[in-house]
Amino acid sequence: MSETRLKIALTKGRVEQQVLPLLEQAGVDCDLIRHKERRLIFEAPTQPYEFILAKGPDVTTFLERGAADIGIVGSDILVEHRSTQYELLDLGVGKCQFILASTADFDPAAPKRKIIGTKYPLITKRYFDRLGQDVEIIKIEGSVELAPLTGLADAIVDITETGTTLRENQLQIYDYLQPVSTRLVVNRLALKQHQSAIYELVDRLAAVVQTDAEKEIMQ
Ligand SMILES: Nc1ncnc2c1ncn2[C@@H]1O[C@H](COP(=O)(O)OP(=O)(O)OP(=O)(O)O)[C@@H](O)[C@H]1O
Ligand SMILES: O=P(O)(O)OC[C@H]1O[C@H](OP(=O)(O)OP(=O)(O)O)[C@H](O)[C@@H]1O
Repeated sequence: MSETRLKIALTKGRVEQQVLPLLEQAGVDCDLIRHKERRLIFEAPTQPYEFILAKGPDVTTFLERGAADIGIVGSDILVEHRSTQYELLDLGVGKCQFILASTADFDPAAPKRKIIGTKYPLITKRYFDRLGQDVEIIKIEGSVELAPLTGLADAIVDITETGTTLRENQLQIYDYLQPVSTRLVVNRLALKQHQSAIYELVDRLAAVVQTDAEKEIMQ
């Protein structure tokens, strides 16, 4: 019988940087990824894993189409892209918050129809639907903070971690929507086919994931 090789789609960038130490503590050899230069696919030579490095939204596409067995991606992306994949583990990294933010003169209670800039139109729409407000949503691909500063939008829905970007651009938080963290998700068919290999990796990762309480004790 041939050995199971798990295809793992890992979000490149911030998530990759925070997840590599966890994978290493769980015994996964990440040397090739650390020295990858422009390569995007890595076969771990001594281990049954193949890593695919992709943008977060594409990680969900690889999983949905069965081109990857496991995905490592932010919960922001999973919610925004209506992912129906099975979530097995909160990796406790990539932690940030969805917020409503704007300049100091923004009035959230003003009766006019608001214009909201965001990378996350679905999450934004759901938030304002819950408030019973009809808003105009402008999709922005990055540097979302520019929107209220330039008059493109009245406010933004974005994620913040340290608050530095908001502070340095004189923006303030008007509401907190939901927390975000990096999740390990799995294609349902892959879970049926490779159950023991997937759970073996998940158990090893779960053993090195620190809870918030543990992180506080370590500080
Ligand atoms: N400030 C932040 N702090 C912590 N986690 C964040 C922060 N911003 C984003 N994330 C998490 O990291 C994921 C990817 O972020 P990253 O900034 O690497 O990629 P990106 O948003 O595609 O940006 P870029 O296009 O600049 O590469 C997000 O989906 C989210 O889960
Ligand atoms: O609260 P902070 O720690 O300052 O982090 C917040 C920033 O991080 C994210 O942007 P990212 O760095 O992904 O760049 P982007 O604007 O290109 O999306 C987010 O969109 C904020 O701009």
